[in-house]
Amino acid sequence: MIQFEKTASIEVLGAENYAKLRHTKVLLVGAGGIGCELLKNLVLMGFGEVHVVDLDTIDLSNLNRQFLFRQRDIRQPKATTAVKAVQHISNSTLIAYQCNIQDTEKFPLSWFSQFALFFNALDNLEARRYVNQIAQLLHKPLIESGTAGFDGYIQPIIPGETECFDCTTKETPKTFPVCTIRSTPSQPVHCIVWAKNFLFPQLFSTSTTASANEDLGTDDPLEIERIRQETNELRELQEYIKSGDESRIPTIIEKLYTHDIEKLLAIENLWRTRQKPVPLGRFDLTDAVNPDFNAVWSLQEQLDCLANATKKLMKRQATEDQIDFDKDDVDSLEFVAAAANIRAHVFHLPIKSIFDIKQIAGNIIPAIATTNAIIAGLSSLASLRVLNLMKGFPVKSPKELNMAFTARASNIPTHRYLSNPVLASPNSRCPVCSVPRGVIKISGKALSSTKLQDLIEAIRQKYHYPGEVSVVDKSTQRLLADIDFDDLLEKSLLDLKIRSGVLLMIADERDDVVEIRAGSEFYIQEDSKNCASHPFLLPEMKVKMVKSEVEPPQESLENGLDETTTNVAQSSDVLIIDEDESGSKRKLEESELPPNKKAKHTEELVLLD
Ligand SMILES: Nc1ncnc2c1ncn2[C@@H]1O[C@H](COP(=O)(O)OP(=O)(O)OP(=O)(O)O)[C@@H](O)[C@H]1O
Ligand SMILES: [Zn+2]
Repeated sequence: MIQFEKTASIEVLGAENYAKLRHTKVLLVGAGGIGCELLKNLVLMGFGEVHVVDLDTIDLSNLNRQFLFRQRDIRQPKATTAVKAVQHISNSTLIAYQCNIQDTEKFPLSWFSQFALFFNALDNLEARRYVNQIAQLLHKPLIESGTAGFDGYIQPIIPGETECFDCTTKETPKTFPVCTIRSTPSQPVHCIVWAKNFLFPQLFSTSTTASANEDLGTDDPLEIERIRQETNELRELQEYIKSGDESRIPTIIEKLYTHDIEKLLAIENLWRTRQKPVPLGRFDLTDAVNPDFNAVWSLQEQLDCLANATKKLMKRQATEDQIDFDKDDVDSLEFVAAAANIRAHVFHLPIKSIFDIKQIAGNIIPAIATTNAIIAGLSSLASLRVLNLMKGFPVKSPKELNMAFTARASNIPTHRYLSNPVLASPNSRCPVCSVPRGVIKISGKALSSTKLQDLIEAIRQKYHYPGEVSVVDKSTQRLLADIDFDDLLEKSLLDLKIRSGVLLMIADERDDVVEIRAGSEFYIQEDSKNCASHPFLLPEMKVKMVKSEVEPPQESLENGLDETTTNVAQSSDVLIIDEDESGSKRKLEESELPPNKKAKHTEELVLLD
């Protein structure tokens, strides 16, 4: 089989390109649905070395589509198991890591530099964004991919040449106002979110924090008071759970579904236009548990299930510090499903089967093995074009490369299942790739001897920043220095926890000029070898002058902005007036702002003392 694949690869690539492929080292992030398929393709194609990173272990629910895994592999690490499973068809060097790709100690920037190409086969925005940033920093190509049901996409990303992952805004998970979840649910999903995101962590997690400034989505003082009181009372219930005393379970149920509902009913404002909930009232519990997760259970069955799941979780608390909701953890699923259904009953909402609740609570869109296989196939084929290894199809410019997406994934009506447009140019307003970025190499010794002031001074001189700049640690959103804040300038980088993996954002602070120096970003990398003669090395890169976002009013009028937009720009500099291709003005969303502006104006900034 290996010999056959080798012959096929040589046929497609030519002997010379095949030899190059045999010396190519690539990184595969994620060994789930797409990752398993992709790994199989990469070894069959003959890549010289493939490093596979996945932080997770195998669940029963993965086996229907992650064909490198078997029943006996459940609870084993995905990356190592996937590598073992393809060993017999592989001539490649395969290295597996059970680790989070965002772990900067395990995977410093220098580790990423060894690869010619990165493949993302991930399931979350955060990790995708992280690898995208690393690719931009190191100028390495990345092939991004994803699927949801029958839909899927691949996007080759060539830094500096084509759109990056963050050039377009991405949909974020749906959120609900706190008051709907806590006081006035009107759909079954509101009860599921209550059980999963509020009740479960309050009872079984030790680290829940209810912020005093949490936006509850209501101005009604009585309702705010009740929500806060309820949170405090739930801490008492957490004590019952910790005590392991099963005789307390009826008290817990009574509090949640009778007493709390009675308190809600006392806030008459809430029920002027809504149907009033009906407190649970008297109930009995039995040990009978319905095993059919596809059935819609009776109220009695829900109560028995809740009590039974609580008992099991109480026992587990004795040995597990904290239990997090996981759709594949049956105890936590039963608890959340029954708790949500009893709340739905009280609020006259439809009851759902445990199976349905698992889909909703686990944010599951059924994964389809064939879609994963198609997308992984396209991703592996695209890699040959990105690396320019296809015999007879030389890629003269990255703009000749294609992405691929299903019609539904793009929202473009077409009668074809797949579309393959060529890659777009980078978005000049992208918060990631429009910002000049580079790596500051610094010796371990210099981290403790260099003051923040020294580093800022060196950056200012090299990239021609004026006197006033702001510096933000983007990894934690900490403001380290700006025009009104110089308390930390004398501290060492070490004291400020500025070490390998930290991303610093620099912004020109002047607001009285038409042109300012563009914002820039610097990744800190400890590197004692290259910094033997200097404490640190700043990257060679150009930071251009750009139009100031806060223009003096006169200038704006001269540039043809109408009065209304100019006023908006003056009153709040979070808004930027910009021209799109048609010449019309538009307001940028916060998520589109360049990171320097975003950080300056965000309320999440933490001042260090
Ligand atoms: N930060 C990360 N570092 C390493 N691996 C990651 C990271 N984030 C996600 N992953 C891995 O990416 C893979 C994505 O695969 P997939 O979308 O098939 O999800 P899954 O967890 O296997 O399936 P499901 O979510 O349906 O149970 C998972 O195996 C997950 O563990
Ligand atoms: Zn971009």
